[in-house]
Amino acid sequence: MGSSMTKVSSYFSKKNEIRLLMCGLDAAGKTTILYALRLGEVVTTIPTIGFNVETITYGNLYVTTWDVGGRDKIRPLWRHYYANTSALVFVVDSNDRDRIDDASEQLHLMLNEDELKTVPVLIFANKQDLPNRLTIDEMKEKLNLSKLDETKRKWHLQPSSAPNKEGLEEGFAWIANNLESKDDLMKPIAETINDTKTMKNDLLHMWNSGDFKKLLSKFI
Ligand SMILES: Nc1nc2c(ncn2[C@@H]2O[C@H](COP(=O)(O)OP(=O)(O)OP(=O)(O)O)[C@@H](O)[C@H]2O)c(=O)[nH]1
Ligand SMILES: [Mg+2]
Repeated sequence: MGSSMTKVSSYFSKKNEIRLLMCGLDAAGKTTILYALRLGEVVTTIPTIGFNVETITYGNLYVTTWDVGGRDKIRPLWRHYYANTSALVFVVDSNDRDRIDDASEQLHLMLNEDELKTVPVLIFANKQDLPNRLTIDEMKEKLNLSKLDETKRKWHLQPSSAPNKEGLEEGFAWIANNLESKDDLMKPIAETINDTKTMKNDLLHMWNSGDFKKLLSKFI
């Protein structure tokens, strides 16, 4: 990679912070995904308002996660975390047929929040490795994704198996490509690509590599 990578890093460090909110019912696989990213220490906190929040930070990338089941009373308190959310990641257990309707309801309740009305949403159809899983087509139908207005919000349903790290990279790459302010964020990168052929090759190498740190360094 050599000196051109150093130059790329200096461009990335000028980018705005990226905040991803990762939610889903309990046991959907959120924590497993956080660890699979291997970006840094996963920090668990229980704020005084009483729900578990996990976070990782990696440079200017912040990922915050909590479960959205039950306890409707604390729902208004989540708004504290909505500000400046760049993208929502919603994790669903494809194997949990009993609670797929609940997951769908919680997803749409979140998507209806004013602060989240236009943010891109990535939905992981997780646990696709299990034999009793719903297929992607079934997930799309059960989660009522066809009712989302694609002119107002970008969304993507991504099959995944978190412990096997399958589908995760594809999912986060989709986010990187669909952030609302992507043009602003990517502009310095585009300029750099034009600057030197060497740098272009380095970026392509990063993009194609399976390394999450390199991939997600596109964010920061
Ligand atoms: N087979 C399979 N198991 C998974 C997958 N993802 C997570 N699990 C398992 O599901 C269980 C719950 O995963 P967690 O990552 O703890 O789920 P969570 O969403 O963080 O749950 P809460 O913290 O309770 O909200 C664990 O035993 C994981 O190993 C998957 O894709 N396939
Ligand atoms: Mg968890």
